[in-house]
Amino acid sequence: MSRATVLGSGSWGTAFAKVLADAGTDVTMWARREELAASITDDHENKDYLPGIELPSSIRATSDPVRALDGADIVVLAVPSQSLRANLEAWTDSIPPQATLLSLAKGIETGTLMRMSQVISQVTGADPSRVACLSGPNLARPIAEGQPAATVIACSDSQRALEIQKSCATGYFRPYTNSDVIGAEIGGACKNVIALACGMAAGVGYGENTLASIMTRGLAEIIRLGVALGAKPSTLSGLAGVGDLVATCSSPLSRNRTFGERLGSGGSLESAQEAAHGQVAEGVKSCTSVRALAESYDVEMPLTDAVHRVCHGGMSVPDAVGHLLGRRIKPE
Ligand SMILES: NC(=O)c1ccc[n+]([C@@H]2O[C@H](COP(=O)([O-])OP(=O)(O)OC[C@H]3O[C@@H](n4cnc5c(N)ncnc54)[C@H](O)[C@@H]3O)[C@@H](O)[C@H]2O)c1
Ligand SMILES: O=P(O)(O)OC[C@H](O)CO
Repeated sequence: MSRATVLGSGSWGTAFAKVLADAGTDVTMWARREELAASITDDHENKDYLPGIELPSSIRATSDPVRALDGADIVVLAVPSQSLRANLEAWTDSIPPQATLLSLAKGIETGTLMRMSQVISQVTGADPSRVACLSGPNLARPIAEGQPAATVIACSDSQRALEIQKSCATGYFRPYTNSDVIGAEIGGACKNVIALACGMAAGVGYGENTLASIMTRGLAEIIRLGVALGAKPSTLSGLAGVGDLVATCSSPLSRNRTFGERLGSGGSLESAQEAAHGQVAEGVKSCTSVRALAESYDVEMPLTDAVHRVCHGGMSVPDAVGHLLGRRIKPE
């Protein structure tokens, strides 16, 4: 039986810990607050992030990262992207030297413009072959409820990808392996930005034609960036690309889509942030880093640029729509 440590007890860390335990993996979770750790271990519930979901009684949780990491084969990193570096700096010395490091985070680091697997290798010194990413249409609550879904485990080392696949395959969760880490990470980070755009459009009152146009043209710009960085187009037309884009852009459960909707219906960035109650909408920060990454590769990402202008440039949603539709007309 493999042993997994899930670092981060938010919505996805908790839902994925349940998937691992349901697949027969031995799971320890780390939570920032001891009372949350105690409620996971003793009450088998994460009342703050997944209230009403019964967790397997085999899952233990602690607020001590050293205890949590002891003997781990798989270290699952389930904290928000922009906090990963600082958290990892504190954890690195306790990570077992042969463990596989699996990132669940979907973002691009601001400032460095690094993907999460790059941050992980840089901070821990782990060879990139030890670093994997999991990405796909995986909204946390429906998965915790046991609704069927599929995902992608991307790792350049196929043996490690297979080990992770085995550790989390259940009757309701179907992981596929893929060697394209760049594609999986770019798909996961960029779809959050496009989901913000879809939310903004829905908030204004636009319907399915508009949303489908944003998703499709959003995919086009994600593929342009991914290919420039070395991703395979097939990854972006798979679960970690189209699959996640459709789920996130369409679901009222998506934090990114909901955040965009609040902006589209006239809310300010501050009020949308307040309404999120500390839950992270990764696209709000990643729109800046994705846009900068695209610029540095001379890739055009007009939707990402528009989201950035609304979130950080003071542009209104109607003005951003006008700006997008006023662009030069061209072939598809
Ligand atoms: N929620 C989902 O449905 C879902 C699904 C797939 C991927 N993801 C990705 O997984 C990552 C984690 O998301 P989540 O939904 O579990 O987030 P969340 O906001 O629900 O929880 C974040 C967790 O990280 C911890 N944390 C540690 N350091 C932190 C810091 N400095 N700032 C904020 N939180 C800190 C929090 O205590 C909390 O336990 C994100 O990158 C997200 O995009 C989320
Ligand atoms: O709630 P969101 O917008 O962070 O999206 C959650 C997942 O990434 C969907 O796969």
